[in-house]
Amino acid sequence: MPFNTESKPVALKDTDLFKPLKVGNTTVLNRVVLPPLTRMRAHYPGNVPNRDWTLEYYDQRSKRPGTMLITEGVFPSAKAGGYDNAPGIWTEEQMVEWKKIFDKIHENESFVWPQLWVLGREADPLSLARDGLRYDSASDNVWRTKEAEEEAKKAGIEQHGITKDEIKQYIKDYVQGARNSIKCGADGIEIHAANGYLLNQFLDPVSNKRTDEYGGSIKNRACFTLEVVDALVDAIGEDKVGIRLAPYNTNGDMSGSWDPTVFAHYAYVLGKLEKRAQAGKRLAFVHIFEPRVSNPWDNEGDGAYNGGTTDYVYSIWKGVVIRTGNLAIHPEIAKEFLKQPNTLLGYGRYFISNPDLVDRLEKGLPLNLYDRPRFYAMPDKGYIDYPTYDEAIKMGWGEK
Ligand SMILES: C=C(C)c1ccc(C)c(O)c1
Repeated sequence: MPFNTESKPVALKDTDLFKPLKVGNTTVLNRVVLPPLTRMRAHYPGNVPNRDWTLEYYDQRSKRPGTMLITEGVFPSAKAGGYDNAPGIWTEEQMVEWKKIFDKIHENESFVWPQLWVLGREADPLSLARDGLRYDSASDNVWRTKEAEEEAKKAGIEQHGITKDEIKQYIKDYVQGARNSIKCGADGIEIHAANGYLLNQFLDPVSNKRTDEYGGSIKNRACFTLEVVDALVDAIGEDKVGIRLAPYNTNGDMSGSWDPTVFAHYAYVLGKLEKRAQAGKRLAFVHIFEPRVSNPWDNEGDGAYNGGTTDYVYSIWKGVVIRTGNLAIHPEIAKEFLKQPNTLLGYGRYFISNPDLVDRLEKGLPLNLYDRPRFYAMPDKGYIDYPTYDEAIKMGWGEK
């Protein structure tokens, strides 16, 4: 894959992107973050991180000392999952592989935060039915799409609005996942409350039709997410807990910008997180998906929502903010974001194709294009074979 020639690289070495920042118990030496990037290369059965390639993949992207990596989504339990080739962190077999990976990242003097991911109605109903697991969400049979309904019914599985006891069991799963992550050496964890997965399904009125204390109002729809936050803070400490939110997300058929009342949910959650912070329990970070990427499935530049921003986050949350969304080819926006204090920048797709992205952003070097069809495919091609800049030049990339 050649270099991206559409956007002119800009050296960011003189910006705050290369100033240290305290994040929980860590101090990053640059503010570039590898955000959660699902790659679908875990072994099935077992949801075990790929023993042949995944250590290399994270080693390559943590070489620059002091870099923060958030892992791809990991399931804290079997019922949290429903994708055969995504990894978990609930069995000994999975934890053995993660410990090797986390040790390697620390050997490179970088930091690692697994993302705890519960799919809900985003799961593959066929996998769940095969494994005798429920197809869970906030409400019974509030289907993402007609096709999803047909797919589930063909698999003979109904979509189940989880009970209050089942909510409490999921909270225990998150706690166990967090404890396992710390046991494997992680610096903390990120709660995935974005992109249409279970916690987002509770937050969003389009999927949450409950009439109990977990539905029917902004406060009630935020309750599950905040209970997970509190349980994890109790279990591993606030400085080891971060959370990802995507106010404009449409992935998983969430409201995104369709419903103007949806943003109030995020202002409410942020406000409750800030009140907890002011009471002495400040989370390590809040990670925000920018409206420039309203759906991660969209191709670069497609699907941008230009009718709003996430700047309001700073009016409410006074802690560390990670902002992710199509920044690699918009250095001018990155520089604008960096004017806000306590801000780190997540670079997703171009960190896939540039293992040495931090160096390239510092120096303003051209970026390897990425091979999108291989984002979520099994082979090692398009995973650990992207060259560093020096390797690419030796291979003749960039020559006219
Ligand atoms: C929409 C996509 C591709 C996606 C995949 C996995 C995760 C954890 C996510 O947040 C988003």
